[in-house]
Amino acid sequence: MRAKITINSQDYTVDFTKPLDLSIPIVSSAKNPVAWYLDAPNIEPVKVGKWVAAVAQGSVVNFNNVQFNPHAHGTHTECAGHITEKIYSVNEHLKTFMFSAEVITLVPESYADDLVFTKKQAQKALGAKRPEAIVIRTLPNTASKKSRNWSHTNWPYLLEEVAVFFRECGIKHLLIDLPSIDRESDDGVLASHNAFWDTKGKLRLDATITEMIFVPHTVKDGSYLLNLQIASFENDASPSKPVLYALES
Ligand SMILES: N[C@@H](CC(=O)c1ccccc1NC=O)C(=O)O
Repeated sequence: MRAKITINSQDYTVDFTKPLDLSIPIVSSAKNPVAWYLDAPNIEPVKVGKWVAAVAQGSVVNFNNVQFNPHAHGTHTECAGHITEKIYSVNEHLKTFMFSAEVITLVPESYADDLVFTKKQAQKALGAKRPEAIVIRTLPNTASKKSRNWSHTNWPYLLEEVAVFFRECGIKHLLIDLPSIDRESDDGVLASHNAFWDTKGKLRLDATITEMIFVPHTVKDGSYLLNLQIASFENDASPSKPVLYALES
């Protein structure tokens, strides 16, 4: 299926048979990525007495319980409710699902004992583009991102000035291939989350942050159509499935 779409008065064609899936699948093993000091997610058959809900074990159906944490176990999308006292649900606040998006690649820079991304880098990568969503691929971009135990790794993070810059550019949806846009351990400051959602100004309830994506090398930097889908959890965050489509002009 192909569609003709118009973004900011520019006409493009999109081929829906060529999705570029940025989500990391959730698997029930230590091969699943994990952050925030949790154990692996668990997917296992319901057991009641001698009944094990697996066809391979005599049941007529496979019927699994799934235990996971959206923030810790893979690709997830969160709204401001992640850091506000009042509970806001991402399912209540993400109501449209197609966005103009720009994929950029950033190389972290040394900053004291940390690795960070700066406003200068973000400005250079974004140029004059003003998309609704920014998709950040960080280097190195090894497949280990799909199975890594991130706990205690002090991953690279966005300086607050980057989150302010994206907010001021009008970007509503920020996607990144790390467990958080903020420092792993920051005494609860979450400077970039607070800046992007503007918690000290006018709370941006329609803005989302998606973490733990994986952007394959084959997806080149540039402009795309983004389909950002979540599972309908009434929660601050939900597992999500961001999918890009090339824009053919
Ligand atoms: N950086 C925060 C911790 C933090 O962000 C966090 C801690 C536990 C579970 C999830 C967290 N953040 C993101 O989902 C801190 O050091 O207090």
